[in-house]
Amino acid sequence: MTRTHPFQAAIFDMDGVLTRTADLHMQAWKQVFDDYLSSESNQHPFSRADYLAHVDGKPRYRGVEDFLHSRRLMLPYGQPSDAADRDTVCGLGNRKNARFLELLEKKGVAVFEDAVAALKRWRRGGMTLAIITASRNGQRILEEAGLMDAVDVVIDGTVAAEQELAGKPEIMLEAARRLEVQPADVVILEDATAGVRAGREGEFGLVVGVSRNGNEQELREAGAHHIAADVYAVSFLRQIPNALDRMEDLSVWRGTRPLAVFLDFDGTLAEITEEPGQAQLSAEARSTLERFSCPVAVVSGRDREDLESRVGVEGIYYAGNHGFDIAGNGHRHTLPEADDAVKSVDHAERMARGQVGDLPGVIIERKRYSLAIHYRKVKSGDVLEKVREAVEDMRRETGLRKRDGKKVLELEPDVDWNKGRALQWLIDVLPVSEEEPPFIVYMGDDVTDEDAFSALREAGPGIYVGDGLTSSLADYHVRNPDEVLRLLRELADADHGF
Ligand SMILES: O=P(O)(O)OC[C@H]1O[C@H](O[C@H]2O[C@H](CO)[C@@H](O)[C@H](O)[C@H]2O)[C@H](O)[C@@H](O)[C@@H]1O
Repeated sequence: MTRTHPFQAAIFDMDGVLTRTADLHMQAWKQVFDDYLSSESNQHPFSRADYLAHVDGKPRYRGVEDFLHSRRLMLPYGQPSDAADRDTVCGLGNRKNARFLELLEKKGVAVFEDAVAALKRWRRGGMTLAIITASRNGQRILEEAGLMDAVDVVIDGTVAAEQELAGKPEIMLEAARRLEVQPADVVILEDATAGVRAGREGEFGLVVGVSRNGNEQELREAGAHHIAADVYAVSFLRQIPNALDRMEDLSVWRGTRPLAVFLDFDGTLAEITEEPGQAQLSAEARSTLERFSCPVAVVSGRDREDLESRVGVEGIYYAGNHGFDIAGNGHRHTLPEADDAVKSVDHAERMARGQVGDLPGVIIERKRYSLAIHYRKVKSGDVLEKVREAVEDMRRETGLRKRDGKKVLELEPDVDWNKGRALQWLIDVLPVSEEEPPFIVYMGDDVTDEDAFSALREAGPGIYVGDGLTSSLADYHVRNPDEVLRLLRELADADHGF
């Protein structure tokens, strides 16, 4: 499978994708709107949800109009030359800009390193690049961030106004025209729902929703083809085939090598649920696992005992805590360094309960060797920000390592061990001879499974559970746990054991 990127050009939205200016915009809007709303009756303060729904990614005056409209408020439009203290749409927009420039002056421009790294990698790979923004301060911000020369085309709100472009997708289409590429050959990177919608409207080849604030659901609903929390990973995107269409590749072991099936649990064997305690293995999946006569291992971030009780199949291997705790068929493995770190996990747990335990939507899951802070049910961006800050505090104070998972932040011992190392340990204890190395099929959906895909090398195929357009190191994909089950059934049918 070639790993070259299938697109010729990339267009980066600026605020929130490349530069960390979205927070400054949010603060400036909040100051201005809260001040204005305080003179109106029955109005609650401007929130992050208001910002994301009505203002983010839009030209300044349109943002004012759309937000006022959402609150059933009307102001005369006025003129772009209106003084910042005038209560007109333009006056409010100009007031916001003045606040924004003050904040910019005070705090400076920070960039997202993952996006800058992607930009550089794509450029080295021969792609052409543009940065676009509805902000009239775009050029100034990019100059301050040292990014003006990193791309071929920049279109900001000032250029857009000069060219009479009415916002996105017109700005995106103009960027593609200047890059001399067709929209179908372009990747769009956007963090705002309005930008994602515009990318789809412009019929761009791949519209990536960059979810830095846990808003992946909204971005998906707005039509994003792909969701990414890490822009650098997008530069590795490639299309991998569905394993169910390639059963002949997955049957090469028959007659020559013993089979072994390794699986992740959440999101692979079991559907993702709102709360960790709700995840279950279906009776069909359980009975299919029981049909295998070859070795089977479930490798999960969960506590091993929790995993064993949810899977409930005897005679297989269980690796819990991302591989820190393995047991099965008379074998047992834990790491002394992980045992030494239990006190640090205790400390992190106390900090987590004290700092974020009572915040709405946060679920803390204590495991023997790690601590998971779940935010799937968190609705507010501010709460999410507090969770991220608290986890960063815990990491610094305890020396534990931080991991990102699906709507979860985890802290675990900072030792050279992961699902990949666990997979290697399991391969070594499998009852097979060295002359007959097992053919391992590994299925997983999360970032932690990438260590296992990477460790597999020649041992067998990695199967990613999710979209086929992915930056996963796996060789094939299946779309969801239902397709995992279909694949397991086919493998169980073919399994003749050792
Ligand atoms: O390695 P895995 O088996 O995939 O375990 C990874 C984490 O899975 C669990 O959390 C995830 O699944 C929950 C239930 O579907 C979901 O609510 C949560 O948002 C997901 O992150 C588990 O609770 C964690 O301990 C595992 O590390």
